[in-house]
Amino acid sequence: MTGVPVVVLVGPMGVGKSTVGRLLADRLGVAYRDTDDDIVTAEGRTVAEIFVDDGEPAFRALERQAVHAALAGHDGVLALGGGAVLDDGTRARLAAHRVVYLSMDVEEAVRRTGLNAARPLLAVNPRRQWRELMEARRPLYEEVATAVVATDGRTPDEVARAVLDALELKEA
Ligand SMILES: Nc1ncnc2c1ncn2[C@@H]1O[C@H](COP(=O)(O)OP(=O)(O)OP(=O)(O)O)[C@@H](O)[C@H]1O
Ligand SMILES: O=C(O)C1=C[C@@H](O)[C@@H](O)[C@H](O)C1
Ligand SMILES: [Mg+2]
Repeated sequence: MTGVPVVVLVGPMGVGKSTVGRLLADRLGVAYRDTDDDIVTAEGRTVAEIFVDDGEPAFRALERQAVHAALAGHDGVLALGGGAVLDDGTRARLAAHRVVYLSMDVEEAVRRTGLNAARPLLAVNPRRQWRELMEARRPLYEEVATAVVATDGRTPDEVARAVLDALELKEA
């Protein structure tokens, strides 16, 4: 499949990119794709296994390639991994796309993700790690965003509706 994504979702782990992304794809009548899934499929390993076996820089290199490929080869809804915006080249590429930053506050983040071994960046002291992570990343998410949609206190359906409204997109 070629073309550009109808919308690219960015935001931290657990903010609802996959949940909302699938709802949006359904409503728009397009396919859903997730760069974390692309990496896991290509590598035959989980994200956590790649972090443990090869380290975060190796994961980021795989992620840069996966994001590049998906931005050029997918015309549905695309969700990026939570840390994809750390890469300068990825942020530059995103300038040409319709990007929605799904946001949430730290308490909501801790509630949604909890202590989850599948999320290697939150393995110890999740609340503190969340605060630090968001202080570092919020400006990067905001830099690439065409629109920011807060997810706190909203159901996934309500978030999907807010994304469509923010982008003035119509359901299929
Ligand atoms: N608006 C919402 N309100 C409450 N819970 C939500 C909402 N959106 C998603 N969730 C829940 O939060 C958890 C994480 O959601 P999801 O997997 O969609 O996030 P994600 O952004 O794709 O995470 P990751 O970056 O790890 O892929 C799931 O249990 C999901 O059901
Ligand atoms: O925020 C992050 O740095 C990450 C988010 C996930 O989507 C995965 O890409 C991985 O767990 C790293
Ligand atoms: Mg996801």
